[in-house]
Amino acid sequence: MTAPVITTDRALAARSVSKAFGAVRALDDVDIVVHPGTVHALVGENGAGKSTLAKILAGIESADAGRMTFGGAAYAPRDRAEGKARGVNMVPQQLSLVGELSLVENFLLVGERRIARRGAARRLLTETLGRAGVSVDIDVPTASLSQAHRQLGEIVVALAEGATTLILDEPTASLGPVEVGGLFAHLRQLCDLGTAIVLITHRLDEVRAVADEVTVLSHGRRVHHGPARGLSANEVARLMVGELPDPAPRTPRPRGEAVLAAEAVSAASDTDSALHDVTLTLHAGEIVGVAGVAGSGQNTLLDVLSGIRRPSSGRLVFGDRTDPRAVELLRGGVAWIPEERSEGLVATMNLADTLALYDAAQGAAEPRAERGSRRERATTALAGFDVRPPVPTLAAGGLSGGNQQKLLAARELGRRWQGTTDGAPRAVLAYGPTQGLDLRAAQAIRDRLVDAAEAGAAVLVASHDLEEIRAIADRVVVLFSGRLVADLPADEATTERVGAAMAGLDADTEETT
Ligand SMILES: Nc1ncnc2c1ncn2[C@@H]1O[C@H](COP(=O)(O)OP(=O)(O)OP(=O)(O)O)[C@@H](O)[C@H]1O
Repeated sequence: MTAPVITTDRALAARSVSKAFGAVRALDDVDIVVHPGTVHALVGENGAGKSTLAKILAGIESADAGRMTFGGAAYAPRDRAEGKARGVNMVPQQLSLVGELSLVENFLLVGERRIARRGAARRLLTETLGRAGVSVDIDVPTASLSQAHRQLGEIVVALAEGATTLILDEPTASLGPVEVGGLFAHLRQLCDLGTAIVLITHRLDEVRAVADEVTVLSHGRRVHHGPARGLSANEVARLMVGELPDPAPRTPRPRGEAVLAAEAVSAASDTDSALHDVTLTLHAGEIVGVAGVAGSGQNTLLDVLSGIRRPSSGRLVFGDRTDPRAVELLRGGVAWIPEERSEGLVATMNLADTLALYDAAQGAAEPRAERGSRRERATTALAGFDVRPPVPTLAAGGLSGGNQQKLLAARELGRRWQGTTDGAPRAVLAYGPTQGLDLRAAQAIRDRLVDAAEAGAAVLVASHDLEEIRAIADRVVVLFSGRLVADLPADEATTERVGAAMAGLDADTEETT
């Protein structure tokens, strides 16, 4: 890391900022000063107020109280366009690219610089991509790009728009280590050129790897601010979420019967690698981790296993059924946590209705004895998964990103599945189930996944975070370009072996030569 150039002349400062949403006090008298040429990490537990503060800086939300200055002069953007005009741009958690349009077309659509010609837009984007050291296809509809490439594309568009203060709201939540490394290298380059970066993240290693300064929020208040250098991972963790409980102890689980299997499956995808001849059996009581760099076919695999996508050859077997439809899998107790949480949630639907969404699809009437008020049951479920605020009438879109992720987990892992004997899911398919969660919440979800396996579910967890997979998986399989290239018991799934397989190298051959 090069020494940051800290100057105050172009600093973006917010003083005594407060913001409430109804009864929720999202920010309470918060200060932040973002200096050019530095990365300022903004951290804190889910719902602490990070995104709200970021949106106020970018002009997307307005504060109820407080004032902002930019380069010493008053800064009070009335909307996002005014923020952008001052060079302050935010890449939100939920990406805003129009899926039908390419990156070039998206850039033409939002470009505040009024770049009207496709050729000029292409050149600027290509140049920015080159500097970022990433290759993203800028001419295909962005919906056909992987989540990681859409994320990088959105950052590149903001940079090409001329952002000098770039606010990134959890940019790495869905990126793998290689992409994170590339992104950070570019962020440091931008800093050297004087760009100010606000980085919202839950990953402590990132704070230590890339940040110059850290601001910690808790319950809408600033509880710490200072240099990142010298802070230990434990100190940052403690500041963010207090003392962490130990993970639930792992008890050895016998591997049970086959629950769900892809047999010699090939399947196409518009947004991810196609699958080629993939055979994978999920057994009761077992947690299978699926590793792979972004876009290696993990989404296609989850789509096939959840019945959303029909294989072009091969078959899906669920118990005694072959090629079941998605609704049969749902009724049979297959829980599904997709990579992109917006696929599993409806922003305008309230929390109680979100939790009860599957009841109609289950097709079975609720037993009278269990028919409590939907609202009461929702309150209990929300509290059980620590969704904040646990208000059943709130719209899902009003929750912070991490709390939306908890809501999704509450619906999938916390409901009583009516098609199963004891109400527990028979299979759980989860892609990045802890993305966007603070350390405590992430651990709680991992414990829930282990609980599900202990109750007899076949659990599949796909993630770009190898440590996450290694923390809970009994077996690790690796996808590379849509092929299953490794299948290893947990104790043999070393970082070296899994990493080599993720990169398409044959680890066994490497070891013997
Ligand atoms: N549009 C909104 N309507 C109602 N409440 C909101 C809205 N936006 C934010 N909130 C509330 O404000 C609080 C702070 O939310 P914010 O999104 O800023 O948290 P965060 O620190 O970014 O969390 P996360 O890490 O989960 O993304 C939360 O309680 C959230 O529910």
